[in-house]
Amino acid sequence: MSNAIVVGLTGGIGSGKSAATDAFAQLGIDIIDADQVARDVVAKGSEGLTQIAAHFGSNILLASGELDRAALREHVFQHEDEKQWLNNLLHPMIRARMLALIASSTSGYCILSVPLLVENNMTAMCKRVIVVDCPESTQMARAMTRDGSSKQTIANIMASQASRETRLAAADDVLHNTGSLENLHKQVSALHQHYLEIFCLNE
Ligand SMILES: CC(C)(COP(=O)(O)OP(=O)(O)OC[C@H]1O[C@@H](n2cnc3c(N)ncnc32)[C@H](O)[C@@H]1O)[C@@H](O)C(=O)NCCC(=O)NCCS
Ligand SMILES: Nc1ncnc2c1ncn2[C@@H]1O[C@H](COP(=O)(O)OP(=O)(O)OP(=O)(O)O)[C@@H](O)[C@H]1O
Repeated sequence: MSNAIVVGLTGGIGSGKSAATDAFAQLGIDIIDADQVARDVVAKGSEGLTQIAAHFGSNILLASGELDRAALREHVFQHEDEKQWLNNLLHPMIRARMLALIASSTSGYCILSVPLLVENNMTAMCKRVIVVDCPESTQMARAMTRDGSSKQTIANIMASQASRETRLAAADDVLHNTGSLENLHKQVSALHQHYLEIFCLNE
């Protein structure tokens, strides 16, 4: 088991988790990103992708043989039982790979970025929990611009995640992502200094 100090980071879809983790990465902190790990476990040739193709049919694959993520997103967030099936398949795989990545982290502390950190009871493994927060209307606007998904699909994704209130109740630290990206970076730098102090780390 690793001695890494784990700082959990979460936030709803489009809240700015990646923007925040980019800022921590620039400060030399190792980032373990559940969304990235979720892509790795369904890479071409993986056990995860084989099972998905067997369950949903080969129509869920692109001509290249890779997963058609947009098609799967539209499908699972319209069909609750299919989303549950996918979660049951992928979440144990994602969790195992994240634990291995934590064990190999070499920075003073590492950031574990997980959209469903609160929902999946992963806060217990974290020394601190950061919530990236903004109003739901801002999440919706950012997610729609970025993903090109329908408003209904984004609304379904948001409905399948913890409410803003529930997530904030689990926070030790909050990054308020309502201003500019520069402002977010300033908040991250201040939090990083705070962590170096409370975790007794030398830079
Ligand atoms: C359905 C998939 C293929 C859609 O892929 P796509 O590239 O469009 O989205 P991406 O993976 O980048 O996720 C975007 C955001 O959607 C939200 N989201 C994704 N999966 C879920 C889920 N199962 N439940 C709730 N929200 C989710 C998160 O906020 C995430 O940051 C993909 O999200 C997936 O495989 N999801 C199941 C695995 C999972 O739960 N991932 C979340 C991290 S644990
Ligand atoms: N403060 C900000 N000002 C302007 N745009 C921002 C800000 N924060 C994030 N964005 C933009 O909003 C979009 C969503 O941000 P980001 O990808 O960081 O969110 P996320 O929480 O990682 O989302 P997801 O859960 O969907 O993976 C991105 O296109 C990003 O560039």
